[in-house]
Amino acid sequence: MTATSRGPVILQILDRADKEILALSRADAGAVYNFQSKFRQNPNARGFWLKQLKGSRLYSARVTDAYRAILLNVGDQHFLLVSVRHRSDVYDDLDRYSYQINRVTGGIEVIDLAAVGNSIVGRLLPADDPTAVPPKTAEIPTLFDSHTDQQLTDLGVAEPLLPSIRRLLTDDDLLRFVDCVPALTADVLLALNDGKTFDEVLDLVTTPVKADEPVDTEDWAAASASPATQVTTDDSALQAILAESFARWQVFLHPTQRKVVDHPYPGSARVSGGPGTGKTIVALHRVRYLAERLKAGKDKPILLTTFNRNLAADLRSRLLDLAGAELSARVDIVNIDKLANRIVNEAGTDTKRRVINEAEALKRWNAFLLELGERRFDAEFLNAEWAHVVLGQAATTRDEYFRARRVGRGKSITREQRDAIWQLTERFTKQLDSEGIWTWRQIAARAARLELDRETRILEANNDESSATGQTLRYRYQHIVVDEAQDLSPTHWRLLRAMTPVGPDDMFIVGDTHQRLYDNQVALSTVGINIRGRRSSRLTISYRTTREILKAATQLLTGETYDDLDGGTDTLNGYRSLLHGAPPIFRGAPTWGQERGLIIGQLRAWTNTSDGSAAVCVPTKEYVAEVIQWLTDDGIQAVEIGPDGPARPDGVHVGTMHRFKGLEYQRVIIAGASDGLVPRRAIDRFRDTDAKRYQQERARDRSRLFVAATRARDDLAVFWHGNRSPFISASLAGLTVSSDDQSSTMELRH
Ligand SMILES: Nc1ncnc2c1ncn2[C@@H]1O[C@H](COP(=O)(O)OP(=O)(O)OP(=O)(O)O)[C@@H](O)[C@H]1O
Repeated sequence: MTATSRGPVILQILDRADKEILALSRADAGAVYNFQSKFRQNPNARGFWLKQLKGSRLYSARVTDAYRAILLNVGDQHFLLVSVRHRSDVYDDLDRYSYQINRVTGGIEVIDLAAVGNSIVGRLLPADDPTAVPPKTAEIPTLFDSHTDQQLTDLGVAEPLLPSIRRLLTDDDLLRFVDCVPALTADVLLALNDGKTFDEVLDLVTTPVKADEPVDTEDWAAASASPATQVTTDDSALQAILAESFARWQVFLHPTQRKVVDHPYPGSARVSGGPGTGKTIVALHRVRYLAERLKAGKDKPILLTTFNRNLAADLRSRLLDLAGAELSARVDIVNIDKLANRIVNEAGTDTKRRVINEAEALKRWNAFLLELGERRFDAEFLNAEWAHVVLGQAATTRDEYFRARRVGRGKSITREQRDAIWQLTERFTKQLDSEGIWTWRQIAARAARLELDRETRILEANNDESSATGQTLRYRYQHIVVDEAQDLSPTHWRLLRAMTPVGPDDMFIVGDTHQRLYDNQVALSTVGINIRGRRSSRLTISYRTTREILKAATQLLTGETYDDLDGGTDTLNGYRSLLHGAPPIFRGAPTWGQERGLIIGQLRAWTNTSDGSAAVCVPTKEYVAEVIQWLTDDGIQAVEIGPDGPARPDGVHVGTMHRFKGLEYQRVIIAGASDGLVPRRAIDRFRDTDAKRYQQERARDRSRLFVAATRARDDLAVFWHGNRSPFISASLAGLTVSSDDQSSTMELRH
C-alpha cells in the first residue's frame, strides 16, 4: 500500500456502489459503515488486507469475511468506493474492473467487465475468464455497425466497452447491456438505436454533459471534482446511504442537473424539462445552494413557492430532508395563493372577505347575467376576460382595460364590446364587494398592487438618501425559486417580480408547459423577467418513467404546440429515459360497467397493489366515487386523493387527473379515457364559436392525460369505454381498425 498517513483520508462513494450497499443485509451494510469510518482513520490497518492490483489504481479491502470493498485511488489519500462485492466475485486480482476518465465529460467511470460480458451472452461466463466475450461472427450484422469506434467515443462511449458493443445483436442484448455500463454510454447507445443520427445524439446527449475545459485523462484529482463524477459529497451523505435514510436524488445529481444548480446567474434563470426529469429536485438543490451562501441571520431571504398547497407541503418536507432544519429555516415555503393572501392580510384592509373558488365565481357570473338579461356574452367568456385581461393585467380603470393586451384570448372584440365588458365586470365586482366575497385571482391582483406600491416606495427611498423610510423598507426576498411555473398567472408573476430586486440569482423558475393544468399563460418578458439565452436550460432524462411509458405518453401530445413561458415554443425534443419495463396497456370496453372488469382485473393481475404503490386516475369526481365503490365492493381498499393528497398512504389511491400533479406511483391505471370525457364534451361548443378557446381547452385536457400517464414508474394501463379518446392514436391503442370502425353502438355514460 502506498497510502501513508500524510493528510486526512477522503473516502467517497461513486454512483451505483450505493445500490450494491443497499442490497446488502442490515448487518453487512452496518459492516460497510464501520469499514468506512475505520478506513478513514487508517487505511493501512491490518484487518483491511488492503491489496493493490498491480500497476493499477484499484485496491480491494476486506469489509467482512464475506465482502470486499473495491476502491479506486484518485489522489494521495483520496479513495472512491466503487463497489462492495462478495469475496468470490472479486477474484483477488480485480481484473474484471476497468476504470478511466471519460475524455468527453471528464468524469470517472468504473466498469465491471464481467457483468458486461454476462449481459451480452445472457448467462454467466466461466469463472476462470470473467471478461471473456464471445468472438464476433463477421457476417452477422450488429446493432452499431454503421458507427465507427471513433464516432462512438466522440459521443462519450467508454472505450473499454467497444469490443463488447461490437457484439450486440438485438434490442434485448442492448437493454441488458445498458444496465451495467456508465450512464452516458447507455444514453448514447439507446439514442443511436432509437434511430437518432450522430449529430442529433451529439447535440442532445453528449454536448449537455461535455466538460467545459479540455479533459486531461490522467488528472485524477480534477476528474474526481468534476460534476460528471457522481460521488457523495460529505460524510453525512455517506452515513445517510448506509442508514438507508437517503433518497438517491439527495446525493447523486446528473451532470446536467448539477450544472444548472451550481451556477451563478446574472439575473433570472429558467429550467424546463418533461415529467420526471428532476425539475423539482433541481429546485430544491438550488434552494440549498442559495441558502448555503446567505449571510448569517435568522430571517428568511429565500422564497420557495409553487402552485398549490399539497405541492408546497411536499417541498417543505423534501427540503428538510435535503438541507436540514437550520438551512430550511431560512426559506419561506408557501404556495402562491397563500402568499398573496398573506400580503393582503398584512395590509389589513380586506381581512373580513370570504374567498370563493373559480367554479363558484362562474356560477355567480351566470346568475348575474341571467338577472340582467344579458345575452351578448356568456359567463365563461366574461369570467375569463375578467381573470386574464382585467385582473391579469391589473387594469383598474376603463382606460387601462382599453389599453390591455388580449394575446391568447381567442376571438377579437370591438371597442363597443370592450366598453360593455368593462361595465359588466365593474358591476360584477361591486356585487361581490357588497357581499364581502372575492376570488383568488382578485386576491393575487390586490397583493400584486400592494407589492408594486411597496417597491415604488423602496426605489424612491433609495433615490432619496435623506429619507428615513429607506432604512427600514426592504424587498421581501433576496432570491425566489418557483416550481410548477407553468400554472402561475401573469398577476402572480407581477407579485413575485415586485418582491425581489432585479439582480444576480434573483429568480429561479422551474416548470413544464406540457403539464399546464390551469388556465394561465404568460410571457415572462412582459412582467419584467428576463430568461432569454443562456439563462434557460432544459433537462431531458426522465428518472421516473420507463422508455416504454414515456414513448406512449409523449404520443398523447402529438399535434399540439406548447409555449416556453416567454412567447416562443417549447418541445420535448430529446426527452428520454434509461429505464425500461413492460409496454403500457391500452384497452377499451363497450360500456363503463364493463370497464369496471378491466380495472379490477388489472389491479388483481398486478398483485400487491394495496400498499399505496398503485393508483386509478379518472376524469371527474363522479367517476372517483364510483371507482371507490367498485373497489370496496370487490374487497380492495380504496383511498381518495383529496386536495391535500391521498387520505392515507396505503390502499389503492383514486383521484381525478387534476390531483395527480406532484404524485408518483409504481403502477397507474387511467380509466374513462373515452371520447366525450377526454377531452370534455363541454368544450365542443367552442369549436365553431371560438376556435382559439377550443384549442386551449383541448390542450389542457390533453395535458391532464399526459400528466396522469407520466405519474407511472413501472406500469401503465389506459382504459376507456365506448369510443376511445381522440388523444389515443390507433397505433397506441394497438388497433388496426380505423376510428370509423370503432363500435358506434357502444354505450357512453353521460
Ligand atoms: N439525480 C437524480 N437521481 C435519482 N433520482 C432522481 C434524480 N433526479 C430526479 N430523480 C427522481 O426522479 C423523480 C422525478 O423527479 P422530480 O419530481 O423532481 O421531476 P419533475 O421534473 O419535477 O417531474 P414533474 O414535472 O413530473 O413534476 C423523483 O422520484 C426523483 O426522486
